[in-house]
Amino acid sequence: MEMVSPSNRLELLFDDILYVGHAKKEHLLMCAVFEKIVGHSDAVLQIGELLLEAFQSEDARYDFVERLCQSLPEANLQAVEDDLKRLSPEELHRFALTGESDLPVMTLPVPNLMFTRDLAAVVHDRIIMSHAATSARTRESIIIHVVLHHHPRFEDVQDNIIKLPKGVTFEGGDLLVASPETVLIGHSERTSFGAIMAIAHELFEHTPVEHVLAVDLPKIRAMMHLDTVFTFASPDECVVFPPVIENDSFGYCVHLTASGTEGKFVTDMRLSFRSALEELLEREITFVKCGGGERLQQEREQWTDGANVFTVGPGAIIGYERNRRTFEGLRDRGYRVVKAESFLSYFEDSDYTPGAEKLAIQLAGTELSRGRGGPRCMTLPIARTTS
Ligand SMILES: NC(=[NH2+])NCCC[C@H](N)C(=O)O
Repeated sequence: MEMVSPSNRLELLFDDILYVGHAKKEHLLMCAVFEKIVGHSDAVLQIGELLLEAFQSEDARYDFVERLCQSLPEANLQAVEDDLKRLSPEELHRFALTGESDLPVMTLPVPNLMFTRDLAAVVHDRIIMSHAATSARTRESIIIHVVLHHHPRFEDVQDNIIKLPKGVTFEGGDLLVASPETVLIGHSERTSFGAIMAIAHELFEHTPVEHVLAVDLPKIRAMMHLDTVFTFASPDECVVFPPVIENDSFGYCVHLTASGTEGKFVTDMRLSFRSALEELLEREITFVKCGGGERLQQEREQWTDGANVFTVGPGAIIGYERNRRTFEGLRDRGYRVVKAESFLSYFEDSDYTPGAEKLAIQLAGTELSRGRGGPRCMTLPIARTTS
């Protein structure tokens, strides 16, 4: 992230230059909250470390270099393909993350790797790998490929990895698991309709998922994924950006179900996302408004990821503190609002019991929030249990 500059920031999908030291501290604080809530120190894995561990295998390094050379032919990395293959695990790791090495070739860094959510999506026992929509994030799709295929931790899931067909694009921030049978996918700036169909096909075939709701989003940067305008706080509460999510109109929400005939879906055009969701989940859902009741504040808080909360455990969600009105809405729903630091010091000498009360944890995140991603974007749950 230290390599994002005023001249390359747009290409790297950053609106601003972050104060990296502070961003790191904020990230560490967020991870400490996750560990406390989950209750063990192995709860949080760091993608950079997983990659370095995977690179201990020569096969992994070769696979990475070959895919990299094929995926970005314009970078002309083929010229140094053999040299790249000879780099040590540490040197290749540095090159993978920063684009720098001692070789006479340079490529862009991958500062968006902190938004691990977009690298893949886990639904039941399947892992859908991303097909990044932009060249700034293409290398991240290769990184997750290498980690999943070569890291010993993922040895047992090889047959469960879903690879999407060529030509479609998909980023994990667009997929939300609403229930064991229902998955929501944004048709966004980053995820193509072809990807939604391919994912629906795979899920219907291999998992208990029976319904996919495709949600059409404005194809704009501020709402690049579904989780920028809609996230679950609990099974019956969501934080939503009303102008987009409560905009009932024709073609905005398409319900896909399997037809029983290979290659065919039953589609059902829904005018209201809320009613489609409530019908599928068989319960009423409360929509907590990101930014409160006023349009201007809704837009301001959506821009700083007010609608992007992450549910760490039953009843415990985390979001950026600056989205004050969003937190007020959560307080009205019975959440106790507490700062991340206070949460950690309160539970310093005792265990946290999930579900004892509804907690909305505030992460200052003044630097992180300038990267256009919130706590949900910065996580990638790799296993789920239903409660
Ligand atoms: N799941 C998300 N909403 N991710 C946010 C990603 C932000 C990142 N800067 C990008 O533009 O790609």
